[in-house]
Amino acid sequence: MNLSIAHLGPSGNHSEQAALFYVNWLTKTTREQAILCPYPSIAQSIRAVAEGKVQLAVVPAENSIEGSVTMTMDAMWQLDNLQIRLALVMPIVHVLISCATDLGNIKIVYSHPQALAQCQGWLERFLPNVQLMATNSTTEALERLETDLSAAAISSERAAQLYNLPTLASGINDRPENFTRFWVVSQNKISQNKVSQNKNLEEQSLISQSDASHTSLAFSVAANVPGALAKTLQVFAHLGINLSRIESRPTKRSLGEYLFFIDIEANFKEPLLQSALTELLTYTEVLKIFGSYNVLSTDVI
Ligand SMILES: O=C(O)C(=O)Cc1ccccc1
Repeated sequence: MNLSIAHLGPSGNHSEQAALFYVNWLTKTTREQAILCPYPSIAQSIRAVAEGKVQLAVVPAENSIEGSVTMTMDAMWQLDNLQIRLALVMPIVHVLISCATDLGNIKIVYSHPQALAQCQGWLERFLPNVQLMATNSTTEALERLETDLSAAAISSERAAQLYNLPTLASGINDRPENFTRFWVVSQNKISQNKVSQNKNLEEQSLISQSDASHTSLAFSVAANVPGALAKTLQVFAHLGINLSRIESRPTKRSLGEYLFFIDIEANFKEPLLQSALTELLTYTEVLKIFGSYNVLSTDVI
């Protein structure tokens, strides 16, 4: 049976490109076949996995310039039964697509907020007076460009070709070194990854792949306790465990209360990390472990 893989639509965007890389890699390494299922938002792609409508989702998690993709972090926290299977690191090159004859005729530029942010220097320099309009995806506005000659979209060269639209400027991201990390997300087979104080960590070890290099987790700490975050970080520092990312997000319960997302350079099954997580439980309110996984560069696929 074919695997079904959700991603942000419409067709031609970076998430679909990452999903295609994943499918190629999967077919090469396991001969498994897959079909792609576009969804209108990142959150809906992830929810489709949690609800069992598809087996996997490929979603952007973090960009080297703009940081975490908040919609992905929020959905991973809110839904209970998700696991990261693999991370894919993909270079991102933005182009300006428009049917306008020159830049001077453009009045509005559409794109995903991450793409608008990654090109803000270029936009300020070459299109300082245009309106910037956020869309769910870099490809969402492409269909209206043929009829609106004063509109442009920031998307990819692949999208321009797919929609048969002209590229007015290429490589418009402010930094040439622009990478996005995507996560391949599945259901967590043990169906519960929210670790509460009385849950056994042993149970959690089922979600680890034995050769995986990274582990991701998120936790909340009790509100208004001095040093609460410092204590959690000291657990890793004392055991010499390297963290590769830490991000905070509001809990959305009250102003000034945060969740923390952490990536760790270790496998969940390593005894040292098991000790760290056991200790971490004593300092956290809710701890969610998203599993251990490998990181693949799309250059090698
Ligand atoms: O809209 C897209 O193309 C996406 O896949 C989201 C996104 C936007 C910008 C950089 C990376 C991913």
